[in-house]
Amino acid sequence: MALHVDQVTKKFGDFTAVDNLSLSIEEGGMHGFLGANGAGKTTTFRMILGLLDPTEGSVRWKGRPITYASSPEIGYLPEERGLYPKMKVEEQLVYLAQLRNMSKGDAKREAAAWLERFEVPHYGQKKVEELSKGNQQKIQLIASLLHKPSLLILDEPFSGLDPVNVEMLKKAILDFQKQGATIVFSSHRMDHVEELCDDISILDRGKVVVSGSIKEVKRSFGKQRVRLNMDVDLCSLSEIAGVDHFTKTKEGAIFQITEEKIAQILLAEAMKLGTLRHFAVEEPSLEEIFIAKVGKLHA
Ligand SMILES: Nc1ncnc2c1ncn2[C@@H]1O[C@H](COP(=O)(O)OP(=O)(O)OP(=O)(O)O)[C@@H](O)[C@H]1O
Repeated sequence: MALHVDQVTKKFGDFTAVDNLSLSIEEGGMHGFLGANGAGKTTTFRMILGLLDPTEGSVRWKGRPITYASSPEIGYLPEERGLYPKMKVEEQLVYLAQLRNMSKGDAKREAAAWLERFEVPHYGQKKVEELSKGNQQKIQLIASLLHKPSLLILDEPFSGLDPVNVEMLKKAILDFQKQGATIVFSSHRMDHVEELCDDISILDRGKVVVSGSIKEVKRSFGKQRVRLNMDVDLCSLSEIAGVDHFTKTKEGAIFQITEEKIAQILLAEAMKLGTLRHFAVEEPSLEEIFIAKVGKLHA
């Protein structure tokens, strides 16, 4: 594991923002860090980056604590605006990359290539404050990865972006992972997390309540369901052992099942009733899992 967060706690006075949190991320992995507002995601990121000291516990990147000397290896896109509003975009990108040991020439060349890729080549000479929120977010992403860090931490990277720009940034982040970077990002958009991540953690009030690969998390949550679209009454199928719940839909019905093999039994029985138009075994979405885990704990 490349990133090790080991039993980290952060207290602000009497308030525990992060509570005995452990997390391990493989080199080259993409980890989704999820949680309700105030769950402790940004506080955890700030501890990983060495911007906040943990009250207890430790963080290690490739076996060593992250310090100022690690900064060429690390990229961070903060949730709050992290750029100088009055500074010109190119000047700022080059300045930040030089702080992380990149040469001026390389930084200029890379910045121009990224601005071109994000379809804003003419923004280099504009001040950051002149850009829309979404375009500022593109610049923040460029600032976080221009110096080619091996660990990239992105706090809500897609906030304020329209769907076309979300796709553009997603692709850039995936390409950056393919080049070998280890990436951790937070998002409130479960569909983005599902699409991009290998592993996830769900944080609730400072504690990890779910973690693992998306596949494992879905399997262990259970609650697979079968969707059948047929023009006959499917009510009788709800009597099959292993069917937990039955809901009629406009096109047929959805059956909550206790284990995967029940799907095959349902299929066989359904085919005896008439013509089948659609059959699918559906896994729970991350959104459902998030609401069930975090919502239930808040109830
Ligand atoms: N410097 C601080 N002093 C006191 N409390 C703080 C401080 N920083 C964060 N907190 C509190 O710690 C908790 C966790 O905050 P944090 O910003 O880490 O949450 P988050 O999961 O990133 O939330 P969001 O999704 O809303 O960005 C919140 O209750 C917040 O008010």
